Amino acid sequence: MDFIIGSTNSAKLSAARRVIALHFPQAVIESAEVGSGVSEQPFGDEETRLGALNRALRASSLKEGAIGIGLEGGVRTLDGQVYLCNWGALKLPDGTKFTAGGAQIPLPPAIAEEMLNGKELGPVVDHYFKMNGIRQKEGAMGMFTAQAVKRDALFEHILQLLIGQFKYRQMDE
Ligand SMILES: O=P(O)(O)OP(=O)(O)OP(=O)(O)OC[C@H]1O[C@@H](n2cnc3c(O)ncnc32)[C@H](O)[C@@H]1O
Ligand SMILES: [Mg+2]
Repeated sequence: MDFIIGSTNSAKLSAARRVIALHFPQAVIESAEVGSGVSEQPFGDEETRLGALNRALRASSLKEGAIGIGLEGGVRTLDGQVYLCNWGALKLPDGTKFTAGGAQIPLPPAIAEEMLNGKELGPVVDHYFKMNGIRQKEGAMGMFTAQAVKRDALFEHILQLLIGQFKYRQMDE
């Protein structure tokens, strides 16, 4: 089994590698920078999910027979608040697609305002905490949960949901 993850972000890659290796110890796992085909800062579940799907499709098309994985982070509004949202997609060589959403928390008002003004979350969070490259490490989720749930753990859960759906389908075959 050959997996290609459509990103070079270390939080995404470490999560994907751990979960795939757990379920498929023989799997070959590669990664590639592929475009998401959506805005740099996706807004809303639909756009964020589409970014994940586009990445999975593009990753799987890089090699004959490869399974593509796409992970995408975004924000969405709900009841007047701006929430972190994350989506994942898995595309099989036969064209089957699986999708899964991650856990969501509201962002503090100061961050929410920046997002509503069209800013990108990565730099906004780095500036807020006076740090660099938070998106590659604990992410906004880690920072705003006192490190209780870091960005890789969030993506690990999404990967479990994707691989779990894939395995459930295999049980049927
Ligand atoms: O290299 P890629 O795979 O593109 O990884 P990324 O960190 O840019 O992540 P996304 O493109 O999936 O996220 C879209 C935008 O949202 C930001 N973002 C999403 N989740 C975040 C988080 O938990 N912490 C910081 N920034 C986040 C990120 O910086 C991007 O500007
Ligand atoms: Mg990005």
